[in-house]
Amino acid sequence: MNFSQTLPLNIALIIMLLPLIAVGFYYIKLRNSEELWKFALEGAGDGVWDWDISNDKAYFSDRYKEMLGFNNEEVDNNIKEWNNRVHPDDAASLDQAVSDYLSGKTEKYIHEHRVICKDRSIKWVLSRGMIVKRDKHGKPLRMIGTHTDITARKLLETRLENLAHFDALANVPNRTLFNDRLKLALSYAKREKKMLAVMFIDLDLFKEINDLYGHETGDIVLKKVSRQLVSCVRESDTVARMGGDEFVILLPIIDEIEDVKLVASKIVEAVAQPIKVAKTHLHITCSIGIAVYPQHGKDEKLLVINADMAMYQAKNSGKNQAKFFEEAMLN
Ligand SMILES: Nc1nc2c(ncn2[C@@H]2O[C@H](COP(=O)(O)OP(=O)(O)OP(=O)(O)O)[C@@H](O)[C@H]2O)c(=O)[nH]1
Repeated sequence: MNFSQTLPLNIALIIMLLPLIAVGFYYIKLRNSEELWKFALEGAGDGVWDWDISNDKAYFSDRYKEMLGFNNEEVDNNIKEWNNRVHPDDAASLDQAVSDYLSGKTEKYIHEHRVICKDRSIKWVLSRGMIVKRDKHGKPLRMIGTHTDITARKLLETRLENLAHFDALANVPNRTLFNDRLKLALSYAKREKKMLAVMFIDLDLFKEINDLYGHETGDIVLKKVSRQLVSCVRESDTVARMGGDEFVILLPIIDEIEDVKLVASKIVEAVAQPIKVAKTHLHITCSIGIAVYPQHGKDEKLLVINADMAMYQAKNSGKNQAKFFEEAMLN
């Protein structure tokens, strides 16, 4: 059916032009340039905020609220309410970034932080903003800005970081992260004149597990041993896998050598517990070498080398035991 044949021409024209007329009205409504930029920013997928600093009122765009799972009517345009949605661990650094910008200490306001959504899930946002109005003394009166959802990028970064620093099989830090943490702990121990300990752990006759039960079973044993090691130490300590059946543990602050002995015996005992894989109970033990800062080495390399050497002495003395490094081991 031909449209113009059934309707008078002027009505048909009006109907066809309706979308354009609607857009025209919309733009008249948006003639105020502020609304235009807000509209443009929203179109780019960012949430927009507009903060009246002097009376702490704030405008948050629909997209901003939607990002956090709220309807337009569900939240007030009140800066305090929105500040409460910032993850507690990021609140201080956000406050700092805003006050540094407002005081002129920094030239730009740009900050990445976590926000808590309506459903209590966490999102990462990139917040950017600028001062758009000052009083005659230069005091900031109004700031506008955007929030961009960067959760996907943050997740990817975390995953890449995990790949670079964690051992995927044992789910503990790898050699690289261990070395970083040892370096940090060592500089603290030097400054504060404290002791720290490095334990080098090697499973005894692990090759037999692989040979008798297969590599997959060997992997399960490594995972379970790793978990056992983690359970024997404090959260502030680091258990890492160096590769193969070798693990290291960093005890970053120790008061007495006796404390290290206790941890080592606990580990020897825990690893010797039977490990259940399918219906079989496997038995494995470990040998541990220990080097303590400052008496057994003053830098991170030497501490690890000496702990390794002490571990070989533990193996040579019958396995399933821990030994502290001694100078005599060098002969
Ligand atoms: N299942 C499994 N095995 C591994 C992995 N990485 C290394 N291995 C094996 O672990 C074994 C390590 O054996 P060694 O430490 O050399 O010797 P051991 O049998 O433990 O004997 P001692 O150290 O002298 O007590 C080797 O057979 C390696 O092939 C891994 O990721 N998974």
